[in-house]
Amino acid sequence: MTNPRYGAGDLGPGVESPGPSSFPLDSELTSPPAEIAVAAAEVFKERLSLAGRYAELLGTEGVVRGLIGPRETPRLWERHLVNCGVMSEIIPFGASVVDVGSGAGLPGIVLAVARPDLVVTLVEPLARRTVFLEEAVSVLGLDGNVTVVRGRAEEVVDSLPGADVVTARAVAALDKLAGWCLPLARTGGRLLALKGASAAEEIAAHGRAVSELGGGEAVVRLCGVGLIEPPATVVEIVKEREVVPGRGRSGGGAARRAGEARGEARRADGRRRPRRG
Ligand SMILES: C[S@@+](CC[C@H](N)C(=O)[O-])C[C@H]1O[C@@H](n2cnc3c(N)ncnc32)[C@H](O)[C@@H]1O
Repeated sequence: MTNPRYGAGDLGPGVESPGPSSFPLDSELTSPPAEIAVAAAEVFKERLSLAGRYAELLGTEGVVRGLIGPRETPRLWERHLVNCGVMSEIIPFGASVVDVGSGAGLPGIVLAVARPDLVVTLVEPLARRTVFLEEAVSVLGLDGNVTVVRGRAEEVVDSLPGADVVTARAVAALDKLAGWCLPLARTGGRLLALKGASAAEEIAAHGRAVSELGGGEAVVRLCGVGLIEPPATVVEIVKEREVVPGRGRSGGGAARRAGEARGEARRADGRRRPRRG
């Protein structure tokens, strides 16, 4: 698992030697399959071996703990690591990134592996997942630039500084996602939602709700063009203005619902304070 370019335990520039791990090894997962090898090398560069270690965690402990379906194992690199990693093309150097609904770390951990310049916060409400995320961050030596926060996006919004970029994959439809994610971005910051073929349809259906929530016009950005086929489809929404919940421009249906969701989260059960990992 050690990159032959670096010494034992050295995973490349910017990566501290990870601590001892109880995670099992599966060396077949540590290298990308031939058909995705060029793209993986381009995305992860000198941190390819670290990406391999993460693939291994997903394919072993991630599967055992029910965070990744066993049928995903053969396509971990293609569908998860590289498909998420190409998003880094449209994230500026040194950006703060909040990944909402990180699950097993997708795309948040992938971005932190590919881009040590990013400051990444993983927001995830389920304890089983945050335990895995914390262990993965430690094993991969990412403690310096990744923080795990347990909570729902609408619960943690008051305790996190506005991010340059908020990412999400497979978390919710665009209107709901915008209601959860835009409040986590600074004004001028962006939501990057990794979507599939539904992207254009979702934009058509939810453009008005996004606008009520302070978002600009949603646009589709293709990432990994010339590297992967098909390229990853990302919906990009710039946060144009702060919306006070319940006071959206047009009567504020979407903004009101988002505000209500935040209020409910606060009242719910004393889980309002996010738990930092
Ligand atoms: C289908 S999983 C996707 C996980 C990961 N993003 C991926 O692509 O594999 C959706 C995740 O969103 C989380 N989630 C659901 N509602 C959320 C909310 N309001 N705030 C933050 N996370 C949420 C769930 O706990 C779950 O881990």
